[in-house]
Amino acid sequence: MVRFEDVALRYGDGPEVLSGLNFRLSPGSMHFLTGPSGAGKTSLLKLLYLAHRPSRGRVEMFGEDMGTLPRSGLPRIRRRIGVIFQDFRLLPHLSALDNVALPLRIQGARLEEHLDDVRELLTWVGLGDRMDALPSTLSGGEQQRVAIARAVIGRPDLILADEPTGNVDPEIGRRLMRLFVELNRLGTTVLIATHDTTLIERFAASVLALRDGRLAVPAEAQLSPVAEEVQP
Ligand SMILES: Nc1ncnc2c1ncn2[C@@H]1O[C@H](COP(=O)(O)OP(=O)(O)OP(=O)(O)O)[C@@H](O)[C@H]1O
Repeated sequence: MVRFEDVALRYGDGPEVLSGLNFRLSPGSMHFLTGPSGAGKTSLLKLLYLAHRPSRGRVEMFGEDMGTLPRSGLPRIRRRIGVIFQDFRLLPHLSALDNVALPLRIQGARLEEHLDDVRELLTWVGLGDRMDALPSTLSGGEQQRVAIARAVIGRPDLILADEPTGNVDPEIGRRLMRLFVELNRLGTTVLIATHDTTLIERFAASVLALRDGRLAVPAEAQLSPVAEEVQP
C-alpha cells in the first residue's frame, strides 16, 4: 500500500535530510518509526502525507505513483490517510466535536447520522465532558486527543501519528494505543513515530529506525501483519 524506492528529501537548497529510503508498508501492518531528534521522522511523515514532494526517488501510495499524480488528485489520496502532527492543526473556531466531525463532513456524510460515533470516540479518549470546548480552551494533551479522534473517525486506510502519546498521562496513553491497535486489527495500516522505547517494547510491531536521514536497517517493513500487545 506504501512503497518508497530510493527516496530523498531536501528543504530548498539545503542538504538532504532524508536519503536512500527503501521500504514498504503492507496493508493492515503496524510500525513504529524511531530515531533521535532531527533524524527526519516528521519529514518522513510529511512525505507520506504528501505535504512534501521527494527531491529524488519514487513514492507509491495505494498502488499509485505519486510522481505522476496531479495536484487535483491530492485530496483523494489524503482522504485515505488519518494524520496526527505534533502541532495538532485543529481549526480554532470549531468545537472539539466539530473538529472531530470534520473528516466526515468532507466525505459528504450527514453529521446527524454519525453524531453518536463522534461522541463515543470523544468519550473513549477521555473528552466526554469537553466536546463543546474550543481548542484554545483545551490543554495540549486534550488538543492532542481531539486530533487523534479526528484522524481516526473516518476509518482511514493509513494512520500516521507523530508522538501521539507524548503529551498525555500513562493511562490515557494506553487507551490511545489500544485505539490504534484495534483499528489495526480491523485492517488499518498504522505508523507511529515515537522516541518512547517502552512503548515500542510493549508491542510486537516492526520498527523503522531513522538515523541521520537514513533507515538504519533497510526495511522490508511488512512484518507483523497485526500488532500484538506483548504480555509482561
Ligand atoms: N521546513 C524545514 N526547512 C529546513 N529544514 C528543515 C525543515 N524541517 C525540518 N528540517 C530539518 O530536517 C531535519 C529532520 O527534521 P525532522 O523534524 O524531520 O526530525 P525529527 O526526527 O522529526 O525530529 P524530532 O524528533 O525532534 O521531532 C533536521 O535537520 C531539521 O532541522
